[in-house]
Amino acid sequence: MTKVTIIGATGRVGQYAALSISRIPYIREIQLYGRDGSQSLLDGITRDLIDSFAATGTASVVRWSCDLADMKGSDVVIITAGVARKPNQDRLDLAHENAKIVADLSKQVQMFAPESMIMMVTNPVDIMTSVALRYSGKKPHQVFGLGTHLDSMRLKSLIASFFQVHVSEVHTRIIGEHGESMVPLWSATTIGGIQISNLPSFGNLPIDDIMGKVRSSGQQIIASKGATVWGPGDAIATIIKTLLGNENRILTLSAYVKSEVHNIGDVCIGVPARINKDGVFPVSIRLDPLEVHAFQRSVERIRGLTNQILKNLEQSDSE
Ligand SMILES: NC(=O)c1ccc[n+]([C@@H]2O[C@H](COP(=O)([O-])OP(=O)(O)OC[C@H]3O[C@@H](n4cnc5c(N)ncnc54)[C@H](O)[C@@H]3O)[C@@H](O)[C@H]2O)c1
Ligand SMILES: O=C(O)C[C@H](O)C(=O)O
Repeated sequence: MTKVTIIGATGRVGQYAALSISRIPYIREIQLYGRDGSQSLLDGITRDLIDSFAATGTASVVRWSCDLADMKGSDVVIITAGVARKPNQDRLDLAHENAKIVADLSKQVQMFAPESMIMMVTNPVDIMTSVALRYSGKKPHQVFGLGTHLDSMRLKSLIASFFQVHVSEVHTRIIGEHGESMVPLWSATTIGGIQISNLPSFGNLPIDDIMGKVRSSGQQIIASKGATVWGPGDAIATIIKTLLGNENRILTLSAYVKSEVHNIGDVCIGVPARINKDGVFPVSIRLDPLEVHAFQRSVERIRGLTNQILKNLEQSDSE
């Protein structure tokens, strides 16, 4: 029996993630959690999902609850709860408010679902992954965040469009912060298995323009439609499928990195990680010197901000 709980299920990303996850054949139970007062909305979301299951022949069972104890027995608890940014806000502006929400929820996940893994979606996702790791007391491979997986997918799509190839022909990754200091790995980018810099048209690729689009993608979508929903929702489902299907794929997630990337780390940040039923395990990699430098800057920025947020939480815990 494979059970996934979504905390934040009445939100935009939580709702769509539930639908997308329900399409994974071996997911048997989806538990939707919403705060007290959201009973009617949760009931409506559940009924709508059941209609969708009937239309598609999906076998999953979906339940809702306002009692966190009902996450008991979950294999993974996905946290999408918290505030989302408004146009012209940075994801980091949400850190203080969301850290309190995530710290409290993470303690409860450990209380009610001690065996489960935690997948963090709430922004700023790298910092929230560290908060969840600290406050749940789980092991590093059991707590991970959506990280730069979505950014990597955005880059993949733009490269595929430039070279006019199917997205499946493009392999690429972005590591580091899910935010301004993200680092594209051109050294790890291939098209049809060929290193991108070995393609004659690589010289024409408008790298700055493309990376500008990737960095501002979330902001642009929020400004025009209020929230990013389908991109993150399907990215969440890909990761859940990889994890619970024991696929051993290597995706770029926010995970606690110790020293796997050029001895840089001691923080949760986007890195390539092997994903299987036991959890998420960063892989040891070697990068180009410029990429190492950029990753180091990104790690230092996120480590500094993470430590500040953890210190603030400790202070409010002791008050
Ligand atoms: N990492 C990513 O790539 C990514 C992508 C999209 C959204 N996000 C983040 O996910 C979060 C949710 O985004 P959204 O658009 O669904 O927002 P939303 O406002 O639509 O939903 C927020 C959800 O959080 C719940 N919530 C708020 N405060 C809570 C609390 N104190 N306790 C429990 N639940 C609480 C709400 O009830 C609601 O269900 C935001 O932080 C957003 O930035 C991250
Ligand atoms: O940009 C946001 O605030 C939402 C999310 O992190 C995204 O990149 O889509």
